[in-house]
Amino acid sequence: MYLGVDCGTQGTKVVILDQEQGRLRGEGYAPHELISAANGRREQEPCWWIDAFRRAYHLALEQASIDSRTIRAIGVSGQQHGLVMLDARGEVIRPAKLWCDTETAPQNAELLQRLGGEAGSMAQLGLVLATGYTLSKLLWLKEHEPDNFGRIAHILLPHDYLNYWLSGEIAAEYGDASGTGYFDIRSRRWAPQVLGLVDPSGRLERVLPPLLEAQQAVGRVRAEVARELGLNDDVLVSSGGGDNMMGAIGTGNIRDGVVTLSLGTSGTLYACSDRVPQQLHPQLASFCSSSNGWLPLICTMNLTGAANAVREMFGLNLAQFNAEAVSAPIGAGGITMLPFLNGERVPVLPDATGSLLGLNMQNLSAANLCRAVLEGTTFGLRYGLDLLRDAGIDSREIRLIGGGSKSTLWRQLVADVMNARVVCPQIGEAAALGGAIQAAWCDLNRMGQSTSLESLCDRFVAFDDAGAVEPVARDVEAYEAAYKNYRQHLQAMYQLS
Ligand SMILES: Nc1ncnc2c1ncn2[C@@H]1O[C@H](COP(=O)(O)OP(=O)(O)O)[C@@H](O)[C@H]1O
Ligand SMILES: O=C(CO)[C@@H](O)[C@H](O)COP(=O)(O)O
Repeated sequence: MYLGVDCGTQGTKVVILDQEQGRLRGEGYAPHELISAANGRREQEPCWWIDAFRRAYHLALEQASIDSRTIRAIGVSGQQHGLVMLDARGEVIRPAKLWCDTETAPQNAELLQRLGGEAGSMAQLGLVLATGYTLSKLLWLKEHEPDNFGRIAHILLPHDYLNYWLSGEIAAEYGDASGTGYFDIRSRRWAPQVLGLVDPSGRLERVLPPLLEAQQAVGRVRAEVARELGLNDDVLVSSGGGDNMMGAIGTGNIRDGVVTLSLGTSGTLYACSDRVPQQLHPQLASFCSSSNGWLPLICTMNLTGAANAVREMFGLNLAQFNAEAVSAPIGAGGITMLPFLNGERVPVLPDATGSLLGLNMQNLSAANLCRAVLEGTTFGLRYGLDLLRDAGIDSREIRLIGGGSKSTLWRQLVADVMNARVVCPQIGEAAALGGAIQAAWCDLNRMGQSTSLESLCDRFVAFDDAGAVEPVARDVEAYEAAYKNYRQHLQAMYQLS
């Protein structure tokens, strides 16, 4: 048995994969809180992730009804970019600033300038620094909390922190490290000179964790963890990775020519590549994958979070919200929502706020607003998909994952707005499944059974063909008109053509 863990923004999921039977035996979920402020602050206490992991683990174990000592390895996936700071005793210094923290937008702008703008950033890192990446959080800390900054002895990403709690080992791996902004995606090495732009003393270079390859293990579970979770003490903790990197594994996106779209707290779109991406649009992030390749990606910060905000404003549950949105016409009666409730990464609008446009006495209804938020957030992803398409990536079929993919309406909306066939994996928790597959990869190779990641993905990743959604020509046209309105509003308000 292999345990896959995905520490997302809204909650942690755990899956138990039965390698012999080729199926999931149990799944568990526990939510997280979020520290959020109007100035863009988005933080979480790392101990909340551990508590959620514990609860989700016990739920999964109960459902699986297995002996926990049959679990051989654990693979952890985590929300990218978050900054976890440990002191010299290995204690967490303060809450982690997250991928969606836009309070740090001024520090990102400052660092981009110090790097020499987009061209300088591309030259030093192989990607363009964006608000949300880890680097700007370090400068923010130095400026706002110098005492805490002075106490930093280790800097980790969320999944590295879970690995540390599980194994006691401090390490990072290429996939998630590539989203820090202090890592060169081409050489797969830290970029210490970039950290020097935050603190020229060279101190930050010394607090970087060592880097692992995707198939390497961080170590074994700590004795205390093994006792608490009822595990054998030789259970391996694989390198893990960022949730998008692990979502790629969990959707079989480890070969050129596959596109995955995730409707989570963030919206992401990515396609793996076995070559260093060349001359991509600056908004396409050339992250590394956790399958020893690259994973050009676009990310929008406002997705299910924005949909939940509208839903909660009307006091609706998910089923009621979906029913309202379904009852409204395509184009939401002429209402366009620019859903930048928390700034935005793609398009690059970290300081933007949300807008509702085209309201009149006839169209102002709960149903139209519910639809407008689904359309507006999906149009943001279409903006990103066009960048991927311009880079020559074939996206006639999209593998759809994330909480929003459970909505029939949203699946069809994605198919129609992107004019692509949409397929959903049979195992919906793709990032957690990716973690379990990576754990199996690492463990089977430890046992001398040379096993490729490809063969494991072929075995465990399957799609629900009966549930595939095709674009409907008439609706594609209607959404195209609504998307045109969205682009015109973007142009008028932000001069974005
Ligand atoms: N049936 C559904 N219809 C619409 N949205 C849904 C449905 N089920 C879940 N969601 C959305 O998915 C969100 C959680 O997505 P998830 O991918 O788990 O987020 P994260 O990984 O960022 O924590 C929920 O808050 C909710 O908005
Ligand atoms: O910042 C990014 C990708 O660059 C986000 O995709 C985070 O990794 C958060 O993921 P979810 O919580 O939406 O799964």
